[in-house]
Amino acid sequence: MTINSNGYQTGFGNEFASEAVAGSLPEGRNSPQRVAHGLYAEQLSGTAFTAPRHANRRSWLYRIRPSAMHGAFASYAAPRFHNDFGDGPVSPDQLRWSPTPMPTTPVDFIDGLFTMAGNGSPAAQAGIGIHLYAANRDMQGRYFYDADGELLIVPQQGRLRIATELGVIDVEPQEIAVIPRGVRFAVSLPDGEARGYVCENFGAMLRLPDLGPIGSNGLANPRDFLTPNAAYEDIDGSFELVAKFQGHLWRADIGHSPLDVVAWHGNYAPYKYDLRRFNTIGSISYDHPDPSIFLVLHSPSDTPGTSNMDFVIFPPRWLVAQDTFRPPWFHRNIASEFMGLIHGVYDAKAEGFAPGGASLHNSMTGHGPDAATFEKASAADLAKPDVITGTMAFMFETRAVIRPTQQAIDAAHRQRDYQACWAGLKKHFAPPVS
Ligand SMILES: O=C(O)Cc1cc(O)ccc1O
Ligand SMILES: [Fe+2]
Repeated sequence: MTINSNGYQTGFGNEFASEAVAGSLPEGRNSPQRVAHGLYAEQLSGTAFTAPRHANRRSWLYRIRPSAMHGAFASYAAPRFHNDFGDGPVSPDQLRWSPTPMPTTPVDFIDGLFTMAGNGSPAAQAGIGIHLYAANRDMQGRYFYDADGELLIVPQQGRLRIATELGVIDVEPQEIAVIPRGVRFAVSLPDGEARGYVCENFGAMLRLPDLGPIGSNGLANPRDFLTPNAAYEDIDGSFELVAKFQGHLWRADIGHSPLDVVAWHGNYAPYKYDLRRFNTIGSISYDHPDPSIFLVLHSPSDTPGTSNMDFVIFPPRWLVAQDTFRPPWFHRNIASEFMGLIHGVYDAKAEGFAPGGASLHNSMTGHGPDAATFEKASAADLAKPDVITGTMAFMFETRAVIRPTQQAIDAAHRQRDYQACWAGLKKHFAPPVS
């Protein structure tokens, strides 16, 4: 890979503009008769042409060759990365997995994706795919795009260099990257290997939540989102373009790098965000609040207040609530919850939920603190504030049931004894004797 980062522009969903070669961006129009420096103009639309202005996303790309230039697509066998979530019975069991093992043979980011679960479908434009990646090789001479959804990438171990058509994003664990639907990119691994989580969002594009009574600042602040400046490579060769289209992978020959966008402007672009910048808000009186207070980004559904997907984090924070069981409570929710741990310990699970691992608690399935956590928190001295440090857990929460794939159920690293973590909860009931 010859392409280097060219820095970032700040803000969420702004009208950005960037050129890697001065004078490449047309002035006062998008598609002049002849673009400067012999570039081609191309529009990339992420929303319907007629979407309301506040929701309308598109960018104009000024590139060396149009994106139409590549060979015919043929099926690319990728048995582990797909959207086959099944339509048969799905168990309501609580499920948990140990960290995904690192590959023992050379595997790049695309071949390293392993589909864990999901709901909805690309065809329905609703739902999500949940994938874990474990890779130890740069994408060499090949490029990928996902026509089925935008990709929310959550690194857990190892940095990623994501070279996209619109510029280069460098991310490390505790940062996230979002690649819009259709944007072509290649991933390289500066640390030699990497592991993490991917939420493939088939629904409405991720956006920042409204803040309601919180006010005009807080949670993830827009100025902390970074979108790359234009950066391009001008190379010819025998390369491969891999596409995800309607749940399956396709490949085509391409005679040049598609990362050849010299300048672009618009509001449809990849971005990164450092989760350590999240302004965490919590209870300073009593009770543990609903986890919606930890919402970073969400994909709305057609029902107000009911998301297609919420991306929620559990960052370091102070716990000060009085006369309160401070960790997450026991609960059953209409929503379904897939959780991952980037590092540290999660405050509801004393053990078993390891960094790189995952858990799934589906709609109305009971869950909550394990027995050890319950005993400890019930006896904690509430006169003292508690500080949770050195941790970052997250949740992909969806309105629809999350269906684990057969390969996730069969995986050797699934913890078949997960439910035992609640078995030690003692019966404490002692009614007054009358
Ligand atoms: O199940 C979980 O651990 C996630 C979660 C955390 C919390 O603080 C409240 C509710 C909830 O589902
Ligand atoms: Fe939960």
